[in-house]
Amino acid sequence: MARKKIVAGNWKMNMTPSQAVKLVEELKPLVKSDDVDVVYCVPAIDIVPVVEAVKGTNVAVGAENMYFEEKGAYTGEISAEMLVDAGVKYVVLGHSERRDYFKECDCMINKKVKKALEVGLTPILCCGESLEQREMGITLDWIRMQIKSDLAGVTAEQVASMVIAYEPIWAIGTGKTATSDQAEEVCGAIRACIKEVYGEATAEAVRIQYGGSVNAGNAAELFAKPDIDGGLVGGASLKADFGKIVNYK
Ligand SMILES: O=C[C@H](O)COP(=O)(O)O
Repeated sequence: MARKKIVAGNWKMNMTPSQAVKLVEELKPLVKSDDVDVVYCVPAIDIVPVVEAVKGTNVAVGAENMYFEEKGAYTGEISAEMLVDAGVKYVVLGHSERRDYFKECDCMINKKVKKALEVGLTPILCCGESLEQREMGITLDWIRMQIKSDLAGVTAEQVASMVIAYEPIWAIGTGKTATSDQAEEVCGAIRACIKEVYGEATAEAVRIQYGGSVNAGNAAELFAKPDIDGGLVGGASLKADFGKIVNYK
């Protein structure tokens, strides 16, 4: 069965609650699609108003982070249970900004992935190499290692339900997109790695996005590649262009 494309906006630390609702209203007529799953991954404070604002549309809401414990003395953190109760369906985990600025290691990301799956959230698990790693020729080995560590102990059925986002760090927010061939090479390698560990059915089911300077001009070429099932979009998800990315055909 053909995989349905999924285009998710990662708003990062942008949009106050009132700006968020205004953006949702502006994008409403532009992001309608029967062929593509559309997700807005929004800052924690925007979740409640955005869940309300997308009611009755084709858009699902995602969080940009969560903690793996259920509750307790973890000042500033938000649990997976809280997200579910608020109407969230997806959660971005392992984004390079969290790995880099907030020192999240594979071990923590693995715990978050397992917790998200346990409560019925769909993780959008990010992986990607630095420019230095690409230039050293170790991109594929690095990605395989990240995927295997972040998914340790996750079942084949759970992996099949997930989204994996390949995001080369050098392409994030730089305007420097990976070529469609570079992106396809790594997304294909991720699928091959999933096949090796979890089997063919899981590899065929899991959706793999590309992220890194996706825009209205390059989405069609990227999403046409056989192993690229959509995009995780940063900057361009905050403007009308996001509608063009969703309706890239
Ligand atoms: O999660 C999204 C990515 O980090 C890509 O961001 P960008 O589209 O602004 O390059």
